[in-house]
Amino acid sequence: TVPRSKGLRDAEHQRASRIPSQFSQEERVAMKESLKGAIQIPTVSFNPGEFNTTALAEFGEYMHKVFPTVFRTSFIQHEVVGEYSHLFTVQGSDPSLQPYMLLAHIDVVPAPDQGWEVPPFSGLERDGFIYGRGTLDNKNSVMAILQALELLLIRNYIPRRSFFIALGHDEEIVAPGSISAGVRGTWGSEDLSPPPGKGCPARLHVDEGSFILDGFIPSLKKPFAMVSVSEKGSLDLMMEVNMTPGHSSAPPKETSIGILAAAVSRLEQTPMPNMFGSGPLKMTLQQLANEFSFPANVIFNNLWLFWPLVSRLMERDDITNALVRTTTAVTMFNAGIKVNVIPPVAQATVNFRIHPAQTVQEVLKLAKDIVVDDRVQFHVLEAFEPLPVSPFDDQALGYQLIRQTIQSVFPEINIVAPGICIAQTDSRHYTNLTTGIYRFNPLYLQPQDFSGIHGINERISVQAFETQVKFLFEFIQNADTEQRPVSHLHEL
Ligand SMILES: CCCCCCCC/C=C\CCCCCCCC(=O)N[C@@H](CC(C)C)C(=O)O
Ligand SMILES: [Zn+2]
Ligand SMILES: [Zn+2]
Repeated sequence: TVPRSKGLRDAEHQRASRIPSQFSQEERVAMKESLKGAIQIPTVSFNPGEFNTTALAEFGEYMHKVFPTVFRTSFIQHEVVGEYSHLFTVQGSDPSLQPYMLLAHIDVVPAPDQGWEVPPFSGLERDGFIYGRGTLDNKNSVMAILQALELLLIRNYIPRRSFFIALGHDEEIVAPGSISAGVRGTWGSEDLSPPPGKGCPARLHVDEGSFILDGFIPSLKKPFAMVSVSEKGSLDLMMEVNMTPGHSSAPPKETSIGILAAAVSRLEQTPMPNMFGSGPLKMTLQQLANEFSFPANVIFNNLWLFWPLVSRLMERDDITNALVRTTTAVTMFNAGIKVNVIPPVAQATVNFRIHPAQTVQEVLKLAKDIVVDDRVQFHVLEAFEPLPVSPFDDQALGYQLIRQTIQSVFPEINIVAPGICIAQTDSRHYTNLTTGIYRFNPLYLQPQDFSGIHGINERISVQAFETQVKFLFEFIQNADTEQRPVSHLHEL
């Protein structure tokens, strides 16, 4: 017989202390109503320093109301940081185990009403879905983390491994030095070295930033779980052209608007180089190869030969294109003061998301080489290098805990693959604390759902939210292990 592997914990220990993730009908109704209530509080981040502070304060009170056990448990310390971020320190019974961190953010991007099937802050339930800004990005995680902890505490759970829950209030703001999450605020702004008494740096860290992906790659038969072990960098570049204003009845050959518009057009028409094969994507596809139908399975099992074809195919779709190159998005254009005045200044902002094989400086140089116009001034507003790749081998506790929890909560998912997050997350501020940074939201995501993130009709199914709570309920208990997990538990 196959020897019983210790796995994360021996079976006897598991049976003795494991709390089953079964919730009563009353608990299930209560958790979805709590999410609806959270969505109804418009915690919108507009620009640096421009938040809905009334809503953020209300949200803090709301958490106390819906999660009373969390707030009255003696081994849980709650701190408000930067006025509206929240840091929970959950003290485990075994101080020898390094803590971990669960990250989510309270703030959401604005949501104008137009295009929404229901008002974006109504939290209305329709056909099994809860609609609203923040249902996927990222109040679902805020509420699921606290809900799972509340349900565990009600069942007399006492953690062995300490952990932090950091709920930031300005994740959606790009601003130098902003407090992007409670832990940052508490543990110092830049060095992130915890002050005495705050325990060792976190051992692993789980944030938003990927999902169980369903339907993103043609010919991929089944959904798979992608755990983002890195994330792209970013460069927010403001381009500016200044000219002498004058009467529009005698205009120059080109105005500041025309010069800048031509420069922006050149940038849009000249994509950054395709970097397929020099980032985590190739590894993701190799792990998925046998999940594809013929002939894709032959192609992905022989990327040494077919990589030029695959790299071209990946360019066709906006999302998979974002995996093979640094993307260029012209997101703002401001110019002109009056219809009969030659515009003194034109400004355009470009949001680059940098592929892990490139650096901020390389992208900046490429952009200048594409614009090739000395009249265009370049101003870097904000820049982050692509993040290092977190370990995902059999010894990587964080990755294996996520994998193990996925396999127990989503038994139908048979592929868990490392990947890269095409967006930025607060986790980029924590590279000083740990190398084990993983981004995964335990939810199925289809392309049409992705368009709801920062878009219209953002929604989460009631079932998906309940499963997210279940995942965290299981993950927190799994994290109590003192052993390194065996990535492939032997079946008896
Ligand atoms: C090989 C398989 C295909 C992969 C498809 C990937 C589909 C997209 C999956 C995940 C994207 C993550 C989106 C959720 C996190 C977004 C967080 C966010 O909005 N961050 C802001 C932060 C900024 C500093 C304000 C951002 O703009 O990135
Ligand atoms: Zn987010
Ligand atoms: Zn977002």
